[in-house]
Amino acid sequence: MESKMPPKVNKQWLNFAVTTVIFLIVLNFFISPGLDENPVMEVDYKAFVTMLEEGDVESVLVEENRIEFTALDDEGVESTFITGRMEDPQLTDRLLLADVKFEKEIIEESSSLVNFFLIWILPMALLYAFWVFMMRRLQGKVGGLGGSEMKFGKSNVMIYAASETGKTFADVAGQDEAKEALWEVIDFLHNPQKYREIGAKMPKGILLVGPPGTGKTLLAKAVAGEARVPFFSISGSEFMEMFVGVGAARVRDLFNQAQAKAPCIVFIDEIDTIGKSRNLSGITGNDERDQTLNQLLNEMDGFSSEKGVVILAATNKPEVLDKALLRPGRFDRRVPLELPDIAGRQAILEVHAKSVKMDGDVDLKEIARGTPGSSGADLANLINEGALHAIKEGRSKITQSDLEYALEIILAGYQRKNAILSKEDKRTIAYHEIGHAIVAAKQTDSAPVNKISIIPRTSGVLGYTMQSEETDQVLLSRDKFLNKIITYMGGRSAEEVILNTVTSGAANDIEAATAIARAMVTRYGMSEKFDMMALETINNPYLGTDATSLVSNETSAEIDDEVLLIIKFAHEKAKEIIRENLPKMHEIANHLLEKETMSGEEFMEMLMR
Ligand SMILES: Nc1ncnc2c1ncn2[C@@H]1O[C@H](COP(=O)(O)OP(=O)(O)OP(=O)(O)O)[C@@H](O)[C@H]1O
Ligand SMILES: [Zn+2]
Repeated sequence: MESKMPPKVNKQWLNFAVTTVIFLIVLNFFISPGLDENPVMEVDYKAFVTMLEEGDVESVLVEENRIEFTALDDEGVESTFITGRMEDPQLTDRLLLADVKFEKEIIEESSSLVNFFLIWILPMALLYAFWVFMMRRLQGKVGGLGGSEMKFGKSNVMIYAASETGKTFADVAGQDEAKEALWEVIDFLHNPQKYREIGAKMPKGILLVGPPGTGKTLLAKAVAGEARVPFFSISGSEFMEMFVGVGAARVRDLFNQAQAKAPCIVFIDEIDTIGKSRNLSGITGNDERDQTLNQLLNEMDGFSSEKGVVILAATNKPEVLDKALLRPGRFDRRVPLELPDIAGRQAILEVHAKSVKMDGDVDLKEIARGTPGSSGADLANLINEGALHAIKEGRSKITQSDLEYALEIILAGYQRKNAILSKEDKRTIAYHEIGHAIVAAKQTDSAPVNKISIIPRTSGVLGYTMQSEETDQVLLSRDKFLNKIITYMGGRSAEEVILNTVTSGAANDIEAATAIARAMVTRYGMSEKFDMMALETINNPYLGTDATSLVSNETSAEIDDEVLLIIKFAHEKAKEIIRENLPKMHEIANHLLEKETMSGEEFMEMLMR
């Protein structure tokens, strides 16, 4: 959170510092009582005995582990000395002989109750007092920490914070359609009379819909930032409490606050957790959620948008939302956010590159090309991983190699340095990956190989072959789909043809290939048998392939047959390509075994040689 009131913040920090220091001093007092004011000199036992024999010692206190005594020092001044207590049976005789005052410390068995109090109760009480004090301070001061205002509900949880977000549309790369749709809201918050005069009604609720990490939260903050209005934020899951009624109370509280601060933006993240259709919740209804949802609906009906409260909500599961939430006057507008295309990815990388130190020759377009399907959050993370790697390597700027390293982490996970693989496994993995690569390269119109690696990763990946397209793929032809499936078959095919075994290493390939083949049959009308008949419908375009079958059981079995046909065809084709390129397979796999990674250029160079 950023603040626009530095003096206030400074004062706040000063208070905090002073309180902390006082607290520490008090604590210290209890932990180490009795620091001596007089300097105490430490001497060895022999010196003690010598001083005793020479009659310099005046009085002696024998303690558990040490002996404290007063004596005249070199200048004849009386001082306090200590020495470690030795196992010395003649000590008493020596002391009597020297005729000094001496006593032994009486070790008091302090009562366990007192101990318990000192060790447990007192520190706890102090901590509690300190905590209460800080809480009071936070609540009491309007504008609390960093200029934001916190509110503590009955259960002492922070339920929402209104703050200046400090974000603007410049922080959101791409997503132009979404921005345009939201400009109207900003204009309205700036200038409500204009809308009132003409009688136009602003929508009360806008639903931001899109896959995870596409910047829904960021965009909502940017709207508040552009409109310069307070931003109230809460996540749907925070409404859900164990006790019935708490969620509803929070909704009421939130809307009271928001209306008092209007014009403002209220942002509800993960609205699907409260807004899930009441029909979908099954026989055992969820009372708490129903109450919370009803309260939300009531509140939305109860205020008019003229006041200037606009509610933005985010979800990546729009299909589960209760229809009541989507009626006119509630969340009746939907702004879709998409995963960024190649230009969008580059723009997002550029936005995040601004906040770090980049070497002049980094090529963000190259990175954008290598990250199809990545979200804005992934890309922000990529830049950060790159920065961390640069630091680790002792650089002061992020170079292309740092970004490439980060890209691998985002796609495949961290390197597993201590993974122990047998020679045999390593060889299998090398042939498997080169199998993918050669099958890909030997087909026309498939994406070029970018990188091949057989370094195990924390994600469980043992090796990978990365391909990247020059442009984003919007329309995929039947051939392109087949090419992809054949490439997936390349790994297992190499194992079969060359090593004469099959391993579990192809599990992910099998799954991915089957998903494509099934979609070709059920959704894209690419099978002879079913022509252009829709066999499946996709429930949620934002979360991959959650599909509902539209067909009878008999047809289902026929679909399976069609899918199998495609898979078998592709598998044969892949084996054929491997057989035709045996010498190259051996040559490049051996090279990879030695080097563990190779670039796309290196691979193509060896293949074409
Ligand atoms: N278009 C974008 N431009 C710049 N940065 C982006 C963009 N999209 C996402 N990001 C980065 O990703 C981070 C996460 O995005 P955000 O939390 O807004 O996504 P979200 O859609 O709300 O995700 P979720 O559904 O997981 O809550 C942002 O803080 C930002 O750093
Ligand atoms: Zn594979």
